[in-house]
Amino acid sequence: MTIVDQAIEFAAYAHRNQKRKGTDIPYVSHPYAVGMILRQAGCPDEVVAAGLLHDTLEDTETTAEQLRDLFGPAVLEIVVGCSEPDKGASWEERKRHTLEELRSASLAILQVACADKLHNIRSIRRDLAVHGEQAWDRFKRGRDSQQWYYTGLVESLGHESRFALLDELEAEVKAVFGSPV
Ligand SMILES: Nc1nc2c(ncn2[C@@H]2O[C@H](COP(=O)(O)OP(=O)(O)O)[C@@H](OP(=O)(O)OP(=O)(O)O)[C@H]2O)c(=O)[nH]1
Repeated sequence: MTIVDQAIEFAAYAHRNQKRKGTDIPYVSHPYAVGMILRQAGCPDEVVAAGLLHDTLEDTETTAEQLRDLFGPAVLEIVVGCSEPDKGASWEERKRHTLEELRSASLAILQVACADKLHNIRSIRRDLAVHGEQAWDRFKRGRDSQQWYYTGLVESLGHESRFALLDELEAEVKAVFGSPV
């Protein structure tokens, strides 16, 4: 079994009781989509596995030790780099922290974070087409704050160099919010 196969099973079990926000869709559809985006972008197995596991530390009972033992330190480092550490902080503080951390992150972390946000913004675009502006209601902050966050993500993810997934994210952000403010 490769680490990608292992990560598929681990993520399915870890997220087994969770749904996507405001829907009945099993949560694991998101990490699976992130893994597929990374695979299609030609990323190596460790990065694809980290994409599949990227929300396990933040959103499930999974520990860092488990990830290190099963998937190795490189995968753990990427997952840690994609996790919000302080659950108690405000939305603004958490997102500002994410934007800051990404400014000095490794390419592997940038790729996983970018695939994550790319799948989320694609979901938002589809939901806006179906439900109109009330698609924002499920989130803790509305359109303006989300625009600030996604615009900041494109900037932070591109801190060092451009990569193909970032161009896709930028195009989606423009499609949802219009040109930069
Ligand atoms: N677009 C979308 N997002 C969903 C859905 N279900 C869950 N999410 C998660 O919701 C988060 C955005 O929701 P908010 O209310 O703004 O913020 P919060 O959960 O982080 O407090 C995203 O986190 P994030 O910080 O942007 O990324 P992540 O690193 O937590 O994945 C995303 O992971 C969904 O159906 N569509």
